[in-house]
Amino acid sequence: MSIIENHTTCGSPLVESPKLTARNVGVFYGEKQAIFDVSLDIGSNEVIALIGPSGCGKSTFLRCLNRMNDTIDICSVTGKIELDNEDIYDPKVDVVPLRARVGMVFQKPNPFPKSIYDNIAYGPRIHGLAHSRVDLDEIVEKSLQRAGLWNEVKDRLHAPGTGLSGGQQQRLCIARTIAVDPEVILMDEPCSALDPIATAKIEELIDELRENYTIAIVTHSMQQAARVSQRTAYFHMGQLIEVNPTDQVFTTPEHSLTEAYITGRFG
Ligand SMILES: Nc1ncnc2c1ncn2[C@@H]1O[C@H](COP(=O)(O)OP(=O)(O)OP(=O)(O)O)[C@@H](O)[C@H]1O
Repeated sequence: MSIIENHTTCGSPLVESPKLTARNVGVFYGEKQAIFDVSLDIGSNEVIALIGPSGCGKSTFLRCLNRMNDTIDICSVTGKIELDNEDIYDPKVDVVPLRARVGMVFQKPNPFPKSIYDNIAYGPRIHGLAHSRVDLDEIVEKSLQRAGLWNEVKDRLHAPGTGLSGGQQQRLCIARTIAVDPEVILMDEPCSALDPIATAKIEELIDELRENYTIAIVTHSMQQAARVSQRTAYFHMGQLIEVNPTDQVFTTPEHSLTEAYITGRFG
């Protein structure tokens, strides 16, 4: 399969009232280009899955959406990305509040070496979201409730977060993201280190979170994409090949490259 020169994304990469818009985005690691001219909207309260073979640029693209790529010295981003019509790459934008508005959950659960309570309270404290201990207690409880972890940890809030199981740690990280009141949650293969039961819990949670948040999830599991997302975006060698409703992508893909991937011919 060769690279498609000047490829136009097929399907419906744009939506009517987007939360996030990416236009003609290119990403470079030094001289090497990893993302080519990607334009994609992410709608409010949708879950969009980003899929494609290893190395196709899914994580790179995801990381552009909250400027996480800024942390990689050799990485540069071209094109435009807007959150609620505001350019997130404008030099005036402070990345700290941006990353609270557009939170991220990583592949490996990465709780801070602090108590369960302090893992959640950390963000609200630095962003000044709580005016009293009562406020903070409320944020911690609400965030743990929303992440489906409250009942399991309410009696040991001062125990270390790192003492939880892998699945619980990942829900703790989701609770930590929720605690700063994000609008968008980016998830980079959030279940790849989890067993099937913990995975099922996170997937249920993603479905519930959609009510309040916009979610973009990178996943290697096509079953997971099919279960949790409403739209699926297929990437191939740094290009965005197709974006369509998830059902369609997995039953009647529009592009032959998408079809080759979902039928297991590569990747
Ligand atoms: N920090 C980095 N420095 C240099 N090149 C990088 C870096 N991160 C990613 N790349 C390159 O960018 C391209 C896209 O990588 P990326 O990790 O975004 O793909 P992916 O689709 O998420 O892959 P995977 O599914 O294996 O995680 C690859 O060629 C990769 O080698």
